[in-house]
Amino acid sequence: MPLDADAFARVAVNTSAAERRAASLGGRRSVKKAWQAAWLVRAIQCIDLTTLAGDDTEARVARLCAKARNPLRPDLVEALGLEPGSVKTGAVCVYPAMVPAAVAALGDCGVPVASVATGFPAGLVPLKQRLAEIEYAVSAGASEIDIVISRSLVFKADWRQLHDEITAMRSACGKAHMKAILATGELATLTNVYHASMVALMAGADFIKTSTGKESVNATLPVSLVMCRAIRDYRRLSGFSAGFKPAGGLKTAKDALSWLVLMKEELGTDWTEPERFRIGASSLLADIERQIEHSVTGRYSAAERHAMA
Ligand SMILES: O=C[C@H](O)COP(=O)(O)O
Repeated sequence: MPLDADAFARVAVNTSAAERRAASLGGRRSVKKAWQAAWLVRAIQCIDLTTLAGDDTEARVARLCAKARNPLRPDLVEALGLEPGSVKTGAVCVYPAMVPAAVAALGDCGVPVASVATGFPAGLVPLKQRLAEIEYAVSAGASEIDIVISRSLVFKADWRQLHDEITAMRSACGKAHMKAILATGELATLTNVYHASMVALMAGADFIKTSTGKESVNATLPVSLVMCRAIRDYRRLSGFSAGFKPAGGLKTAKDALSWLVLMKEELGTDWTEPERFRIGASSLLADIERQIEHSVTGRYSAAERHAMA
């Protein structure tokens, strides 16, 4: 939709209220036993299994893709009463140069390839190159593109320019889904997070995502709460249900459960499905698999048995 700054520019977030609400979420639901295993399986289905390292290789990406196709050991899948091969991650997320390797490794298994683009993580390259990077990733087979926004435009409250840039990125994505990374750890205030969320949504983001994983502070519950409220407000305004992706620093099964509770409490059950909820993580799956193994066998396996992701 066109930029409508009047719809958000006067909103100011009450930081201590947001922090209090976020802190209270943990006590709202206690998910135990079989329910916990079911929630953890759902968390796996929402993971964008990620590798975004300078030393990534095609071989590492191929191993990650093998894990994305079969994220849970077959004996655990069977013990949970699930169809063999039915549990997969939400996507695999890589740098643009690794998209061909991921596409080849995933074949037609149904797991989409997500690519970061637009000068990830800082986004400080000319717009023309940022758009060309999106076009390259899409032509190489990525069906989801994680773009980064220009943080400086948020500090200047230059909503027009921010909206124009993200709209151009949306159009370069073509049919690919676009996730807009706000890099909230660099936005200074929750009010900035709310405003940037609204601009990204108005410019056509299918998802808004907290972080690149490279900021010194990545996904937090208060930031996520504010972004969920923006998704709610944007839905009221436009009728469009955008998705949410916390990313960066999510490493434990407990983290996955906390964010699922947030989604259920703030946006409802539809936002606990991979269509509207993803978790960007490079090292969360191992702990979830360990917890599921514990819930099935009553024993914890050694962490090194879950070497990948
Ligand atoms: O988008 C995903 C993030 O880059 C992953 O961050 P992480 O390595 O802290 O899990």
